[in-house]
Amino acid sequence: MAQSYSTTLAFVPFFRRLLCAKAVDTALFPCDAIRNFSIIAHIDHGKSTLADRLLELTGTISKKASGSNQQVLDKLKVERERGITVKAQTASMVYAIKSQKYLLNLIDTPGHVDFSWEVSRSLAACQGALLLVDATQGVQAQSISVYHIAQERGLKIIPVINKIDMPASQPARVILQLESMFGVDPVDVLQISAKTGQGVDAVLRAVIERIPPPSASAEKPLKALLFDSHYDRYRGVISLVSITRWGDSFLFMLTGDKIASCHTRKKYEVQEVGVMYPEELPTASLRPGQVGYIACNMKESSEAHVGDTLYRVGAQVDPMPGFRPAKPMVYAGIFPVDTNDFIKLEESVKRLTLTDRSVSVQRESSSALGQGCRLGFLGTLHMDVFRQRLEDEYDANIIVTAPTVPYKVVYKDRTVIVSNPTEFPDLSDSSSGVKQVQEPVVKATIIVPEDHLGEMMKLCFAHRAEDLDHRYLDAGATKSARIILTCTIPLSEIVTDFFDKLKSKSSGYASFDYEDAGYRRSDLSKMVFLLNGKQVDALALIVHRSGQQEVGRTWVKKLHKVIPRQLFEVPIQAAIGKQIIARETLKAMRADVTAGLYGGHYERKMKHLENQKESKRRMKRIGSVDLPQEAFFDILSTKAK
Ligand SMILES: Nc1nc2c(ncn2[C@@H]2O[C@H](COP(=O)(O)OP(=O)(O)OP(=O)(O)O)[C@@H](O)[C@H]2O)c(=O)[nH]1
Repeated sequence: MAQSYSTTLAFVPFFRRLLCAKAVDTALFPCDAIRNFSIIAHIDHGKSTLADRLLELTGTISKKASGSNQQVLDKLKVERERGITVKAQTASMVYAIKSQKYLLNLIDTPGHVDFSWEVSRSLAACQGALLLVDATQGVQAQSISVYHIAQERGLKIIPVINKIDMPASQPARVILQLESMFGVDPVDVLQISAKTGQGVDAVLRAVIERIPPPSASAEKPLKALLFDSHYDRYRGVISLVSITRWGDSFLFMLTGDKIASCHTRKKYEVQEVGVMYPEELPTASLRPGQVGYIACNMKESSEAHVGDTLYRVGAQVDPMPGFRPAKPMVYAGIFPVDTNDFIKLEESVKRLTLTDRSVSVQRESSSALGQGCRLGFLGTLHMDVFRQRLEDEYDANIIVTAPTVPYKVVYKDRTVIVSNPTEFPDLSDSSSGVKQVQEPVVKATIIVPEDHLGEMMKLCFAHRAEDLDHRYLDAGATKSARIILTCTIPLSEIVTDFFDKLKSKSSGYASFDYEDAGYRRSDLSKMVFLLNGKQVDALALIVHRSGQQEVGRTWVKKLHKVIPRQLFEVPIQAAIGKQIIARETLKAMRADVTAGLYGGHYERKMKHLENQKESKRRMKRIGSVDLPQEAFFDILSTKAK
């Protein structure tokens, strides 16, 4: 079986190359003729549009293909629907200056804070970055964070102001911001319109002239950094690699080469190598300094470790420093709507996490929802995108529980991270042995016009922010100056509706970014909900003392609204430990569905009983209370907002 799989694979590159109209001869590009770069920017500042223009200008895609600004690198359905990039994409281009041809490898990165791990991973394969700033909006919160990530990696940064075709653009003002924030020399700033193409050829020239080529050493054995991967149903795992060293007399990498992984020590035979052009384009080899893909007989998603070093079998190599593992900020349970679908769901999650390595996965079981997975995400948008991808790409029908952050519970002799409210101890029980509880906090950066500063400060205080500080972003601006506001704020406060409130209270002008700032001691407790005295595990919450009453009252009211009346009276309660915080009572109803049908209508009576049986099948039974699946869905989806 395994043999026939790899035999089939061996023929694939040959046929695929025959089918490809375009060809790239990687042998023509020594290190000096290669540039690996990325586009980094705040969300919506135009990265994908610029990528389209670059691909078009270099003839990689036709004008027709990108004519409708279709953003060819945003390949996922979720990206096209939401107009955001969630997954970094790689594309190679060939561009000539004075008859010298260059191979340019572009890595398009996501802009949203939740995907910054993708950004730092992609930058590992680059030597330079275009820092793109919208001429109408200026430097925003995410521009600052991506700039720092690129600077820490020692990349050559080219500042580019985009959207200069717009009437509201203020390039001179943005140049001042770039100068005061990042110490950029104004003469280095390029001004373009990615939409019309104005100035874009200067970007290509700057990439070649200002970004250094990748370095390759002739002494060291060859190594390839695996920086991304995806799964192909027919060819198994496809790994994106950046070839960093070589020294063998062989050309790396060729079909048939034997390679091994530093991480797993497993060996593979290379079945196909190629570049992303922007789709996979098989090439004869992949050479030092180049970025491309490898298909080898890697069958399991779990074998491709992002950050792994691949090397030629027999060589002695030290692994390259891998990537900082992604640190989940938000956890949620994912359960199949039909409990029989768990195995299928687990397999889909496994496949999807191959294209998104920042998601952590554990099994979870709930008395109300059955068997499921507890997943860790980098933020709530990330969680929502993952849910949508499971539904779009794997046809999954799922329930997602409310997001929660990882808390630290400190006992006398150990500290435990709790990312599932059901596992949070009852602190009112003196025998719990808990010394203190800590919650994760983040350092938030908000950029906002001066007029909205008061509202923003109020919002931050309402969300338990501390250490508020602010300063002017536009040095010397006389009107509508912008402020950078920083504070530390509990992560749990921003995973709910903080961002929506921030946008509405600033009329859409505020931009927001955050970074991990460790843990701080906090007065938290577990709130549970009881239906007729029976606890519903999937609904438990961890709340701060200041919000207990309000949260308790709001939730019992919502539950009261969505739970259908039963044959008996049902108390709905919110409790902390043994103390009931809030209560609503669901009145009893008569449910004899056949009561209105008198003798003789046997068929009608049977049909009613059948209907009742079918809806019972879709009920979740919590103690003596029957909860329709839809009600559960309602509760959890309102709760997740
Ligand atoms: N007028 C004008 N609009 C532009 C220009 N560049 C991009 N846009 C528009 O700005 C919007 C955002 O552009 P994208 O290319 O999707 O931005 P992005 O940075 O890739 O967005 P994310 O991937 O979500 O971070 C789109 O509606 C583009 O058409 C430009 O130079 N001029």
